[in-house]
Amino acid sequence: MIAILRTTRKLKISRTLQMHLLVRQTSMWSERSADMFCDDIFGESPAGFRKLGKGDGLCIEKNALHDNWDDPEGYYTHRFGELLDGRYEITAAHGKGVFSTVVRAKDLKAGKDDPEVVAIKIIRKNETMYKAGKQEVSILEKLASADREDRRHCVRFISSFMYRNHLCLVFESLNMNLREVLKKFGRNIGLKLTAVRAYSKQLFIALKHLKNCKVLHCDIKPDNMLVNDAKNVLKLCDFGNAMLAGMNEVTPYLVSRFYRAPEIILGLPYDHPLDIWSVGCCLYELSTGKVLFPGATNNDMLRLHMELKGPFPKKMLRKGAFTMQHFDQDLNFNAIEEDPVTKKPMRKLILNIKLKDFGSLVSNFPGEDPKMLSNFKDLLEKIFVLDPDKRITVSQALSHPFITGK
Ligand SMILES: Nc1ncnc2c1ncn2[C@@H]1O[C@H](COP(=O)(O)OP(=O)(O)OP(=O)(O)O)[C@@H](O)[C@H]1O
Repeated sequence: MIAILRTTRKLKISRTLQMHLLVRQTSMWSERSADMFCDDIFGESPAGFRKLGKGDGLCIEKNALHDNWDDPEGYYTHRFGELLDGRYEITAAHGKGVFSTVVRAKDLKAGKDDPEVVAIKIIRKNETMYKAGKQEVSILEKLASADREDRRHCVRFISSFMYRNHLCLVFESLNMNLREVLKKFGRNIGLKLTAVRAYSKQLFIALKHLKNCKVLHCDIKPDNMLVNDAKNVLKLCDFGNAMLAGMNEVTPYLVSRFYRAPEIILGLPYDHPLDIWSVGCCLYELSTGKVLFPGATNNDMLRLHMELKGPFPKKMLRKGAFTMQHFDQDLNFNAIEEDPVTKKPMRKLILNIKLKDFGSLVSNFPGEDPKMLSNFKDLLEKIFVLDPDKRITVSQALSHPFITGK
């Protein structure tokens, strides 16, 4: 265990990959944890089992005398009314992720400019997760110091502290994430385009701020977008996978699979366009209630990308560190499918990928303004460009007619 952690420290690799290695190489984790970190990180359904809703997962501790406050997976087992850091009184559960439990708390020492209600992300007790949490704090501090007026749509970070050996991150408290909004208001049909437009604009403002700060989010998905009570303000959250742009190591597991850009899967150098791709996937999902690329594996994801956009440019394939896992020497696609008899994975050469009509995917929007709809389609077409160098940039997106309404 220690040896593995030492290795990961030297490599300075992303949180996702660290978890992947950790789970593959130790037996300390349950099968379920292993599933979460492998390529099936997202499970069968987008909502998966990774997040619990408000009020779920609470453990009421009857005997306050014992000193083991963690469950077997290292999550802190909090109690309502418990006081953290001598000032934050836990009032409710907000959610639970792979890395943390998030609780709502009342700040008993709030100053006049502080929010009275906060969200506290209690990181699981584990050396790797602690280090990832520290990295998250440093990125959050960078983003917050460049946005003192809180106008850039990134969740407001307040402070951090240690409590019973758990790193705790304090944020403003928001109401719910967009996965929950979709479930509640737009299951299988999506939200109205005016709402999608308002959220898109705020998301692109957040991405612009990230770009100015040279930060890549690397885990954009509806679960990591929070809205306020009125549902009219959106903020990006969970910077646990975020990193500074530059020469980062290539890993095929960065970003939750459905939202993963093709350059990640192919093993090309990546930069800000990877977050734009994820935002595109989210905008489609918000407008239709459906996942655009629900691939079961990375190989399946590439097939779905090509069904929508046609074959990859050969130049791009030649540069990919993982291209040969999915293509043959002549750069023809090898679909990996299950052999119906042996049930083992087998390669199937696909010479002609059947193209889907993008227009028909974004067509069933009764009652929507036709101009807004055609602008929305145009924006998505410009986002879903396979070559990251040719994908729309965040500044171009902010002046796109779908966003400006002109
Ligand atoms: N500031 C907040 N206000 C309200 N709810 C929040 C807040 N921060 C997080 N949450 C809720 O808690 C969930 C988990 O938070 P977060 O994604 O930061 O944790 P994580 O452990 O890193 O999760 P993941 O499994 O996605 O990596 C969010 O999806 C959201 O529902």
